[in-house]
Amino acid sequence: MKNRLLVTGGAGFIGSNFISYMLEHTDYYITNIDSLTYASNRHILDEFQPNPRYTFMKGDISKPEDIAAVTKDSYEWVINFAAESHVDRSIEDALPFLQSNIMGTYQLLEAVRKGAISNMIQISTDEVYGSLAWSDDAFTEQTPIAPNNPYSASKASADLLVSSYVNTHQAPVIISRCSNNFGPMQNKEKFIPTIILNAMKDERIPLYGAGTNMRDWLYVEDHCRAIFNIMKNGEMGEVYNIGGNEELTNYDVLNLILKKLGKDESLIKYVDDRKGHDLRYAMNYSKVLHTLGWKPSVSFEEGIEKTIAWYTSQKR
Ligand SMILES: NC(=O)c1ccc[n+]([C@@H]2O[C@H](COP(=O)([O-])OP(=O)(O)OC[C@H]3O[C@@H](n4cnc5c(N)ncnc54)[C@H](O)[C@@H]3O)[C@@H](O)[C@H]2O)c1
Ligand SMILES: Cc1cn([C@H]2C[C@H](O)[C@@H](COP(=O)(O)OP(=O)(O)O[C@H]3O[C@H](C)C(=O)[C@H](O)[C@H]3O)O2)c(=O)[nH]c1=O
Repeated sequence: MKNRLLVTGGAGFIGSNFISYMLEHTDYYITNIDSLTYASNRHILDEFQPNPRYTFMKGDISKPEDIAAVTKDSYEWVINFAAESHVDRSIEDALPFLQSNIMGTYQLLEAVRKGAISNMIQISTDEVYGSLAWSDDAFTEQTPIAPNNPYSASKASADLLVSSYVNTHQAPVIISRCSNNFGPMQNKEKFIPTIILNAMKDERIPLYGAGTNMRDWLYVEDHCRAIFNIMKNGEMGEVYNIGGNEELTNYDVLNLILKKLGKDESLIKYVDDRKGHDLRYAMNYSKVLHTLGWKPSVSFEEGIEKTIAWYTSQKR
């Protein structure tokens, strides 16, 4: 049981980067449970498979029978990445978000409560805090939860369920809330892959509204390192904000990537705004800085260069 790690959603963007990180930097035995939705990277599973410390199970975390099957083994940790993650899809159809993000978290909490899993990290998001005005201070762990779209409402619901299990059952669970990630293996529906992949083909890139919405970007490997720091030194029942200290407007992100690719602004296509589009996210991560000694190590520009190199290598 000790040294056994259950990763949910490990075929997705952040989960697959986390498995790579943990196989390289630790000696954990890792089981990956993933239902292999459209968002999964099947080729990465073939890359992990030869590693004797890695096991894959196709399964849906919201199904009790799949959780029962995977918890025939016991685990020191579960890190719950599995989720429907794309805001635009949640606006079209919220139901899969409620099923995977809320019911899936519930099933894992039950497995923790029953003792099959000793510790859990719930991978949450800065979106649960809602949106900031230009003059607001960055979100802290004390900022009230105020989600604005069905995706963030489902993640906030899961967080509240976690807090209720911590309070009621003293469940050993930590919540980490991170800002926008970018890097290798992100699904092409998200903004940064859309920019890179469209620009590489000289196709127009949709920019929602005026392009002035702002996000705080973090290179995915830094997020993985933050989660490992939380596993090592985090306190049960606590919430930890993780951020990149790289607040940029969507226009600035697009413009920087176009420049890196040697393309011009004629590729930008202003389109209708996202419904209920959150204006700005920014994370105050002083708690992880001061209690765990974590801070971002990859600048936005450096991370974008690595990300472009990865997408370019995939196209060959
Ligand atoms: N991408 C970001 O910028 C970001 C930022 C902060 C937090 N998060 C959170 O991090 C986690 C991972 O995000 P991502 O961007 O890697 O997502 P993703 O959409 O790339 O991957 C999600 C993975 O989960 C799997 N999955 C979905 N529902 C499942 C279910 N019911 N059972 C088993 N597997 C299921 C999918 O097949 C996929 O492989 C999510 O919980 C998300 O809310 C993401
Ligand atoms: C896809 C797309 C997006 N955008 C805008 C919309 C946002 O203001 C910004 C980033 O959009 P994206 O969908 O990549 O990410 P967010 O909606 O901020 O959400 C992401 O970051 C949080 C933290 C999570 O928790 C989500 O899981 C993750 O998907 O670019 C465009 O202008 N054009 C486009 O084609």
